[in-house]
Amino acid sequence: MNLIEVRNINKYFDQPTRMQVLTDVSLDIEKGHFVSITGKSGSGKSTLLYLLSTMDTAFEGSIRINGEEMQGKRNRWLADFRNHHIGFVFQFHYLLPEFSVLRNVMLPALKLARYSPAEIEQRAMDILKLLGVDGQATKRASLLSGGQQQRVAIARALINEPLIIMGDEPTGNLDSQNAAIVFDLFRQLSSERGQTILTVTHDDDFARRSDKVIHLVDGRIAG
Ligand SMILES: Nc1ncnc2c1ncn2[C@@H]1O[C@H](COP(=O)(O)OP(=O)(O)OP(=O)(O)O)[C@@H](O)[C@H]1O
Repeated sequence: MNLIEVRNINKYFDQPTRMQVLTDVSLDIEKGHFVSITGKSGSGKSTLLYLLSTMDTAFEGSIRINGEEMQGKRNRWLADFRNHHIGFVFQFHYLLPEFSVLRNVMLPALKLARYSPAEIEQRAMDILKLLGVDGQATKRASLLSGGQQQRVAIARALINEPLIIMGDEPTGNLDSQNAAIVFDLFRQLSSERGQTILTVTHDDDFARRSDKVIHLVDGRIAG
């Protein structure tokens, strides 16, 4: 089953002058697949990811996620859709440094309020354990190493059990050992839990080992 179906996307930026950044992009992503978006700097990778994340609504074409058309939806509807279905991991983790690791992971779930705070805390601890950072739960986020902080950011992305985890260079700031831990975790989430992983990466090795590579050349899908 295709979880994401993109048809004939064109994307323009108007500043400083009108420029077409994505041209006639169509693609399918199956549920549970681990997909990498690759291409040279400026080829449109982040722009495409941002569109698929539903945060940028100015585009021509169609994006269907989990059977829902994103084109033309109101911002509030999209924000709700994201909170329920999409988890994000960026190159820089954007944790709240003054808050504990546990609190950082719990926050998106407290916002959604689908479970009680006690249940959310238990779930957050389970995910931190899965990522091997449960021993750091009560520490301030700023006291962890870069690799540990990135794992906490992934735990935060997982707390609402998203259908899709999206990453913009999620291993870009990590040494090879920590990058391998993150890669293995994504692999495990897709193969064992059926979560769909979509990441922009410059790392050829990372891309080669994913299920599918979407390669952009000057805003078009190559091949
Ligand atoms: N908000 C914006 N306004 C105007 N132009 C933009 C904007 N964001 C991106 N661009 C332009 O769109 C093109 C594609 O940018 P994008 O960031 O998607 O590329 P990328 O492949 O992710 O690059 P990198 O690997 O360097 O991050 C570039 O020419 C960039 O300058």
